[in-house]
Amino acid sequence: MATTLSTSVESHAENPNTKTLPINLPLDFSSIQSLPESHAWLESNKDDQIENNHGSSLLALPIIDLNDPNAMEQIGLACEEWGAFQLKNHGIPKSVIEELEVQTKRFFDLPQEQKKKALRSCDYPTGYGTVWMTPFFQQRMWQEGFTIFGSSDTNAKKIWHDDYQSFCDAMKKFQDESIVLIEKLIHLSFEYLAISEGNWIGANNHTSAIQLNSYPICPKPENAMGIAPHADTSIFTLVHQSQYSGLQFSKDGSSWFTVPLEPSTVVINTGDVLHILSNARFKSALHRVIVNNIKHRYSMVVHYRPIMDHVISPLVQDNTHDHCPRFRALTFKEYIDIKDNNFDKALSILSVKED
Ligand SMILES: O=C(O)CCC(=O)C(=O)O
Ligand SMILES: [Fe+2]
Repeated sequence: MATTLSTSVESHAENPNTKTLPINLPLDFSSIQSLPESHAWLESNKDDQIENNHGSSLLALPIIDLNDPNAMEQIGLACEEWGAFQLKNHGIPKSVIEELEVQTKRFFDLPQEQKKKALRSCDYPTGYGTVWMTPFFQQRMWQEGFTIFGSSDTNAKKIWHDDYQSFCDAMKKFQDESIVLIEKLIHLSFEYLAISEGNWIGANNHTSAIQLNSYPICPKPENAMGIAPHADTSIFTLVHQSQYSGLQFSKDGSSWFTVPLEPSTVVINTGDVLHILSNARFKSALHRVIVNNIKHRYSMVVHYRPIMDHVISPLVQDNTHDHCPRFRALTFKEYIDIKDNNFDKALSILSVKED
């Protein structure tokens, strides 16, 4: 089983600002009136914001209709340009999303004492806790999460004792529907890249994790950070944003596009593994989350990844692009270890240097 979504917490150097708050424990937001120093980011929102002129602007993240006959081409282009897109007619039933929202809110609305019964630890990396990348930053993020690898039963039982089944069912349905969708997207993107699917879709070579995120109303959002800039380790990640926008993507690391809250769409982004499989043709999408002082925001995320001993290496073999593999082959477990220790430098460590 995977450790965390990407990293373990052992390597964290102690941060003087957050000494009193264990690295895996979110702030108890219910008792906070002002932004604590530990959560104050000097430059969180100061970068350029790209206008959200979606629909007409070339700068906007594409909205793709999965029923469009040109969907394959559009998905491929979006993955090359942004590593992300919004998807409509994705096939996940509205009722599944609605129940997912109810159950997610039900969990995060609990008093922190209750949520702590399922606190994540280094040995048991599922459950309630801070976002996986917390150890890499001096400041804490304005976020609390719940991570599910496999089934949520064990953790849900710790919290609710009897009344846990509706939570587990909602998570399972969302996960199952998301996997069906993501496998369609893998099929389409491999077709775009002219990769034979036999190279990837093996019987049991993938796994998925759910990450529920809660971003409470923040007293000083301009100095807070929901989740700091990062790329996911996944092949594809699916995000449902609930109540408020806040997810942002960047092509250059300095200007950020806020993904609008579009009803009936999900956000899809590429991760490091697809970047490697595509021999760097597809981006590994750089993204972050900003917070607000208007509405409590939630997001429900599925990370679709290889299993730990699956060997990943570039699969692109077309003539229009560089034949040379840009990354060395390695198991997903080895990749996770590299990311654990090097965060945003992981891909460059794997790069095969050209002579
Ligand atoms: O909250 C979001 O919209 C995205 C969260 C995210 O990037 C993650 O969980 O990896
Ligand atoms: Fe992410």
